[in-house]
This record gives sequence, C-alpha cells and structure tokens, in this order.
Amino acid sequence: MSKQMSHLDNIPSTPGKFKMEKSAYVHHRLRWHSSLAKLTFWSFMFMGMILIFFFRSPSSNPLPQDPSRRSLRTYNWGGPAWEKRVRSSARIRSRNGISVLVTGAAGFVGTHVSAALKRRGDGVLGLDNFNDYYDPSLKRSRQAFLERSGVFIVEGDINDSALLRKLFEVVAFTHVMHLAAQAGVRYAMENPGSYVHSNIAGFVSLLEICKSANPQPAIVWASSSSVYGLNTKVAFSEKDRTDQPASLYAATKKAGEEIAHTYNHIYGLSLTGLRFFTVYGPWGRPDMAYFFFTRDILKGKSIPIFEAANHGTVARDFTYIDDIVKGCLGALDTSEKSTGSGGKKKGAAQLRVYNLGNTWPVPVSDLVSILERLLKVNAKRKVMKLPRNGDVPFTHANISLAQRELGYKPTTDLQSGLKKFVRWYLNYYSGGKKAAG
Ligand SMILES: O=C(O)[C@H]1O[C@H](OP(=O)(O)OP(=O)(O)OC[C@H]2O[C@@H](n3ccc(=O)[nH]c3=O)[C@H](O)[C@@H]2O)[C@H](O)[C@@H](O)[C@H]1O
Repeated sequence: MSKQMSHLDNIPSTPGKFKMEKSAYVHHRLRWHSSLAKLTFWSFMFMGMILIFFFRSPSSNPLPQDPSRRSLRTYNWGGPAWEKRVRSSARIRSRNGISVLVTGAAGFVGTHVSAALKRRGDGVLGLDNFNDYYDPSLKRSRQAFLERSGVFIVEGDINDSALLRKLFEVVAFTHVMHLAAQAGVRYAMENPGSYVHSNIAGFVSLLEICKSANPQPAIVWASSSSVYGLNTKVAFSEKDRTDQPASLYAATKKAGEEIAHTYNHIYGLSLTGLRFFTVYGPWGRPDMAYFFFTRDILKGKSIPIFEAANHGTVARDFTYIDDIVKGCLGALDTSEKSTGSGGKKKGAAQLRVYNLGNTWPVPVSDLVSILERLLKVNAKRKVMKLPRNGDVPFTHANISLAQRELGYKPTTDLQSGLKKFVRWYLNYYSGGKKAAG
C-alpha cells in the first residue's frame, strides 16, 4: 500500500473530526487526495446512472413492449404448403355450409366459435397474432385444441393488409367472424395505443380488404356491452344512447360501430355487431375477474371486490360462453350477403347490432360466494371503492331483439357456468393442459 494511501486511510468519514495539529502541508495534501477520491467516486456514480438510464429507457429497448407496435413483428406465411393448409382448413364439409375467416381464433370466444363451426361442417380458417396481453401459452393450448379439430390458425396481424389480401386470394370466404381485438376495460389506461391499433386501425384494415374482395363476405364482429357506458336506463336496449363511453376500450368499440355504418353505407358490406356482456367460461381470459379471483382464492391471496358510491352494489350480466357461441352462429346464419363487388356498392346491405347478454345481473360479491362454494375455499375479500378507470357499476342486457331475430336464448345461469369453468380450470392448471377442453 502506498504512503499516500495510508494517509487517506487516516481520514475520518465524518468531516470536522480531523486532527488540527497536523502540518498545513499534510493537511493540504490530504484535502487534495480526499477531493480526488470523491471526484472519482462521483464520476463513477454518474456514469453508472447514465448506463442504467440508457439500458432501461424504453426507446433503447430492442423488443417492443408496447402492443401498439405489434405490427412491427414479422410473421411467416405463404408458400404452397401453407396455402394447402389454409385451403384445407377453410373447406366446407357439409351441405349449405359456410366458409368463415375467424380473426382472434386463439382468443377465448374465437376458440369456441371456431370449434363450433367446424363441428357442424363449416369451413374455418383462424387468424391470430398471439400477442402477450395475457399468457400466450394459454393461446397456444387453445391453438392445439383447435388443431385437433382440424382448424388451422394463421399467425398474423389484422393490420397486415398483404396477408389479408392473400387469404382472400386463396379462399373465397363467405363470412368473416371478427373477434380479434384488444380487450379489457382497465388496461386501456395503461396502453391506450393498443386499443387504437387493434380495435380501430385493425378493423379498418380488415374492412378495406373485405370491401374489395370478390365476392364480398358478410361480417359479424364483436362489439361490447361497454358501449352503454354511463347509460342508467335498464335493461340496456339497442335503442339506448351509447354516446357516453366510460373507457377508451368502450370508445373504440363504439367507434367500430360507426365505422361499420360507413362501410355498409359506402361499399354495401353486410355487417352485424354483437354487444357481448362479460363472457365467461372454460378457456377464458386470465385478465377477467372471475378467472383471477379463482386463481387468487386458491392461492390464499386477497381479492379486491369493487363497490359503487355509498356502498352500492357492482353487478354484471355475466354470460356463459356456450350461449354466446349460439348467438354468434345465429348471427352468421341470418346474415344476408354483402351487395357490393370490386369495391363498389350495388344496393342496400344489412347493418345490425344486437345485445348478447344473460338478462340476469349478479353482484360481484355473489360471484365470489359461488366461487368459494365451488372451490371449497374461503376468499380473503378486500372491499374497495370502484376505481375511476373505466369500470361501470352495472350492466343488464335486454335481449329481445336477438331473441326475435337470431333465435338467441341463453340457458346457463352463473352457478352452472362457473361450475364448468372451475372444472376446466382445475384440470387445465393441474397438468391436464392438453386434455382440457
Ligand atoms: O362486457 C363487456 O363488453 C366487457 O366485459 C368484460 O369487462 P368487465 O365486465 O369489466 O369484466 P371483468 O373485468 O371480469 O370485471 C367483472 C366485474 O368484477 C369487478 N372487478 C374487477 C376487477 C377487480 O379486481 N375487482 C372487481 O370487483 C368489475 O368491476 C366488474 O364489475 C371484459 O373484460 C371486457 O373485455 C368486455 O368484453
């Protein structure tokens, strides 16, 4: 160790305690060394902070975390083998069958609708971008489940016009079931761009291709109960106002309804929007309350139960997936043909919107009680005020229009539907991932 260093060793850590009897020279040298050490130390700290900032900065992150940039991802598609799979999956195998492009096929509703169409002999081709809004492995399991039923899911984004054009070149789809979307009411505050990207830009991109397709397909697509927003008139009817969305999610779905009107008006596309009311069931979405409540009750974690102002009840018209599937098939089967061709309208075309709910709102606290009974575990309930993040206090569907025109008739109450969900959940997460379905 050098002499100078040994001097430094004598420097007390607390200023003001230095022994004043040392010579002025020594004192000066020590002060100089002390400043040098401090300077070196702070230089390193400064450099370190810059490096940390640089590596954590989103703009320098090579992997886009923002789903609104998902279109930057490249997918492999094309080639004779790929086209053969596309054709085979979309081939109609029953008399009077239809050929349907299902967007969002690896999603919750998309999986069930695709499987149901395939079961009755319709041609079905799936399209999904497998984004990571929630655990993509669940989407992969749904894909494997559909694969076993003969449904091929093309990996790609609805914003990829070249891919969509190619799909319509390979198959003359009679229908499109458009379920690809950025879902979730609360996440819209975290990532608004992803809602615009999928629910508005993506929808327009799809409609652009559909309007130019020959023949034009009829389109059925997922709107949402959330379009009723701050509407207080119950039960929600299609005639009620939908101009007060409470979340950006709701606003993009409402925008979708207006965009549908435009494409119907200008190009003669047949368009049917379905306002789904809090759909639940096996293969569901892990971001939804019934799903993560189940997970957290089993883990012994507390679950936040929202309540409205003045301890008011928060309730949802929870609708079981099988009922929703029947509504979707009813909408496809009653769709009239689009009237345009080559991008030109030839006459008036069908434009519809329907509520698909259960007509039986259930308080969220009752949902938790049902889960407790089914799981045989008491929940750690943490009641809290409904956050101001887009949630609405209640939903309640009037379904008479869908009943009359689509033959829609929900038959599953929340207790029976959750029983089926819990059975699936326990099977799926106890290692039976392949068999679950
Ligand atoms: O009908 C729709 O169009 C929408 O339905 C669904 O939205 P929501 O009805 O809000 O479902 P979901 O999040 O399961 O919350 C259920 C209940 O639990 C309450 N809730 C929620 C979270 C929580 O921590 N605590 C709580 O009490 C919460 O206040 C609510 O009362 C879809 O996610 C959405 O994509 C869209 O399709």
